[in-house]
Amino acid sequence: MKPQDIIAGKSSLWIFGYGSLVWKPDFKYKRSEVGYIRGYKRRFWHGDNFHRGNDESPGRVVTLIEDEDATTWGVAFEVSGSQLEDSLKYLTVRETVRGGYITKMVDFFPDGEDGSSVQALVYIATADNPLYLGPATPEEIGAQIAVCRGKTGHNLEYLLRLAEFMRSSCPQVEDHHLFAIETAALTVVSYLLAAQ
Ligand SMILES: N[C@@H](CCC(=O)N[C@@H](CS)C(=O)NCC(=O)O)C(=O)O
Repeated sequence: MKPQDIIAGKSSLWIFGYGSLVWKPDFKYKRSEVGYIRGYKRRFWHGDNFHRGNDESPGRVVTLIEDEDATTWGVAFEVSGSQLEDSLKYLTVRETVRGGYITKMVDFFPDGEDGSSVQALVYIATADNPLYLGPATPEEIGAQIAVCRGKTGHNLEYLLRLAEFMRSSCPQVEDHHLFAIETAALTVVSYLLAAQ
């Protein structure tokens, strides 16, 4: 969907973040809510040759994989007025042009509400994306993250800030995939530091 199609006729829009957006939205918004979406699991299966890696050593960042039994927790940001066009213009470059993500609309369930939901825009990298890396073990993913860096910073920062968000804002959620990769990456970092 093109940004102009997304905002057509809308005075406000919710944007759901589940990766770097949860800790670094970098666009102006009216309010934010921690919550979840259903039918997707978060996986470090997308490559990144700009923000957290390069062409020779692509980093690993998250995307969403369809799984009807899964939920993914993150943060939704409501943008309104001029924030609508500004945020989408910014995210088109950050997410789509540089990250290869496409946009979809999903139902977002704010935490603690009565089970009600709102429609939210989400950026997803699909398997047909040239940057898509696909499944790997937590040890393989952790080792890749431990040594990659790109124009925005180290891939390890991307991982640790997401893990920190989940522990502080979603303590009730046990994200085995995320925390296994965090453990693996920190193990590699400790070996590298010990070998110095
Ligand atoms: N679309 C996901 C993932 C977003 C994401 O991590 N995108 C990368 C692009 S490859 C990014 O913005 N990276 C910025 C950074 O690493 O600081 C989200 O909603 O948070």
